[in-house]
Amino acid sequence: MLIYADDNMPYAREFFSHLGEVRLFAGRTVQPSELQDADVLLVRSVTKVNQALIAACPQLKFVGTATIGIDHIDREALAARGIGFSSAPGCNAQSVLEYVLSSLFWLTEKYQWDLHSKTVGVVGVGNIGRLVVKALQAMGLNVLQCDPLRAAQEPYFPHLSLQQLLPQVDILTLHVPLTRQGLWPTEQLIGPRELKQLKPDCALINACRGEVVDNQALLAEANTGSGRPLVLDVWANEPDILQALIPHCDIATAHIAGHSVEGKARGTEMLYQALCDQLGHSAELNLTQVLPEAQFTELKINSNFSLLDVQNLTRLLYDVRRDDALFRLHLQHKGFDWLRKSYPARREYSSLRLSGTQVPTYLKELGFSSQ
Ligand SMILES: NC(=O)C1=CN([C@@H]2O[C@H](COP(=O)(O)OP(=O)(O)OC[C@H]3O[C@@H](n4cnc5c(N)ncnc54)[C@H](O)[C@@H]3O)[C@@H](O)[C@H]2O)C=CC1
Ligand SMILES: O=C(O)C(=O)[C@H](O)COP(=O)(O)O
Repeated sequence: MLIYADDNMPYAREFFSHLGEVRLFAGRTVQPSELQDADVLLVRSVTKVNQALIAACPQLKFVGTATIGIDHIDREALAARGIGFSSAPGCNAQSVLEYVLSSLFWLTEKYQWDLHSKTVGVVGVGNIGRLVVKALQAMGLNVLQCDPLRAAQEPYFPHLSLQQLLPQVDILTLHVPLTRQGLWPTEQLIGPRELKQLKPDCALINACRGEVVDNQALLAEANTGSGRPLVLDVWANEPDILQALIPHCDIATAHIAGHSVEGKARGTEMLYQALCDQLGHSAELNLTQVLPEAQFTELKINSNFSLLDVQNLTRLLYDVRRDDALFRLHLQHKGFDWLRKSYPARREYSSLRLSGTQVPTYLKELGFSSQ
């Protein structure tokens, strides 16, 4: 069996070699003709699995994407050929939460906010949005939620329409999939009209998909001197992004919010399990067997630890300013995809075990583990 895997998929050989021959390919630039003898195709978000690619691979039996987003996959075309499919729901949700928290803590410091007096709007309350809501509420912030699909199914879900939510929030964070059809499409969900509905100083965080925000409208607003705090991990038309936006961003990164070591490895593991299920094999390897030891694993929390110390604690694991600095330094010469490919290791909060008799519950809600 020939298994083709994106060369940005960690541990692909470790997981899949006992099922077949693993060959690696460059996800962004691969041509369908390079994959024509594939039985299994394992991609990330940069490979468009469309009709042309599927038609070029007559033996294809399984396609997996080690990502949460599936907007790059033509699932109807796969189903029409009876090709098995799996994505990796939730694999890097914690990683995105940590990106959002680090960004919030930095904005708080930069603008000297009283974070706990802020109202945060979370749009899209699925695997990631739920973690964000839980973490912010645990820290005592006021959180408003918008998710019309959940509202339609869950009578007690505290949904506000986008129009109700936008004028009320001080920080808006987006966690929707990129969709172009259906009752609630998200392409250009935030455009000129929505930007006007927001408070002028409302911060905007986009770590879902670039096309969810009208990038030209953001630039037009920024060029008026609006000064709206901006955190952009994702951009319209990656990797050829609207570079004029970068100087207006407080944090600008190369679509790496989900790139924790655990988040990427979990994606590979989820595809491995899905392929084993399809083949009727039992899995021989799991995540804990492949993850390297973290550089530090234990920390004692004392009784005088307070909410004010959370920012310092989280910075031990991840400070988004590192990725912002790399982006501004290297984007021009090395490019968007180089930044993603050479992403430095970052471990999730759960890699640090907190000890002490009084570890506050909110730290567990953020994803830290305790003894
Ligand atoms: N920057 C990065 O590195 C990463 C980005 N992502 C992006 O984040 C997206 C969300 O991830 P998850 O939370 O895991 O997905 P999910 O599918 O668990 O949740 C998405 C939620 O958005 C809601 N939704 C859909 N349309 C909406 C609309 N018009 N308005 C409001 N809510 C709407 C859905 O009902 C669902 O609850 C992914 O689809 C992916 O595109 C995911 C991982 C990493
Ligand atoms: O899971 C997703 O969806 C993402 O956006 C990933 O975190 C980033 O995807 P890749 O481009 O690294 O596949």
